[in-house]
Amino acid sequence: MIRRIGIVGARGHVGSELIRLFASHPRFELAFVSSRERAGQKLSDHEPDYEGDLSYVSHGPDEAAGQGVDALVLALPNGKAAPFVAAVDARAPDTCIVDLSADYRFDDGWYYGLPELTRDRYAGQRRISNPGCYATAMQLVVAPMLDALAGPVQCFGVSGYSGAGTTPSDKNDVELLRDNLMPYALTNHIHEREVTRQLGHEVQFLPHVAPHFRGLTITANMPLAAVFELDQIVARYRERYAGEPLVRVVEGTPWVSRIASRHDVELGGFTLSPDGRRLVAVATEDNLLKGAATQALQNLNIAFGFDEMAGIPVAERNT
Ligand SMILES: NC(=O)C1=CN([C@@H]2O[C@H](COP(=O)(O)OP(=O)(O)OC[C@H]3O[C@@H](n4cnc5c(N)ncnc54)[C@H](OP(=O)(O)O)[C@@H]3O)[C@@H](O)[C@H]2O)C=CC1
Ligand SMILES: CC(=O)N[C@@H](CCC(=O)OP(=O)(O)O)C(=O)O
Repeated sequence: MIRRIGIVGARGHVGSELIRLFASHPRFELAFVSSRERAGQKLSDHEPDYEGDLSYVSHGPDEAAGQGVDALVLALPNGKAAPFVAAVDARAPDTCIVDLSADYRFDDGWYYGLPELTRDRYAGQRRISNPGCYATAMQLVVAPMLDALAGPVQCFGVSGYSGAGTTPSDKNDVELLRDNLMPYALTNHIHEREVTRQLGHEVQFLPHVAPHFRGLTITANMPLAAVFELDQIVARYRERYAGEPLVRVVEGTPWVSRIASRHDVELGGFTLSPDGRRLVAVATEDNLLKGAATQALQNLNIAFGFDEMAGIPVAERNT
């Protein structure tokens, strides 16, 4: 059975990646794509991978909730989801909602969908909160060591500027970013709170934005409660993510230039201090894919009982 999807926020960086994924998905089809700025324009003029007849519409909450879709994907800036959720709750409560923003990541009434770590907790919920991009990489790199940590973890993060969305700001101003590395939100970033809450362990996050467009790097510093050897560390990561097509454990150091446009996360760069009591590990991820759209698709596949990897391009999978 084909399931129908509506996207609100379809003009954005994440919306665009979602459209590309849905355009070739075997079991989902796009029912509407909403953007105020592009209303009336043909979708195929902006997204060449899409071959259908849809044009962008501009749906407010009630219109979006009234289209009879099976799932509504919200790819709006933070703080904008609530009216859409309220309209679905009122008009079509069985519609599945996947929210890409941070708005419901701290709400226990919503399923937090980072499948490699939380799919066991999926029990048919129809309200799904998609993790933040940095938060995904931080959790995946720290999780295998959780039971061995001796104190707070520090994560140094560098993102491409697509992470800052399309609304103009210093963090996506290519002139300000030229030859630059821009630190921001150096304490209390929302992803610091998200990761600390999800892992149940303090993570301190130091975000930066850089001149490249897509892809992020997390370099995690982990104090250890016992002495470790490097081969034990690599074995831990390999065992934790065995059979996970979207997490690749490598022995070299991940480079962000190699992860752009790929659907997986790379974990590597494992380095121990000389006394074996401090581990540094590196994660790279495409913030728009595993950090957003690909993960949303994993969550929707799970919610509708499809293969979790359905529609996630095989050529770019790791086996
Ligand atoms: N960029 C990234 O790397 C990641 C982003 N996210 C999250 O995903 C969401 C989307 O991000 P991104 O695609 O980068 O954002 P963009 O700024 O690129 O796009 C935002 C979209 O929302 C629409 N929009 C803006 N304001 C409103 C409004 N008040 N009502 C309805 N539509 C509105 C815009 O279109 P129009 O103005 O035409 O309506 C546009 O389509 C955000 O919550 C972000 O935090 C999550 C992980 C990674
Ligand atoms: C470079 C940059 O600005 N990145 C964004 C993270 C993008 C993302 O995943 O954010 P949400 O939690 O809003 O979904 C930030 O630091 O807020």
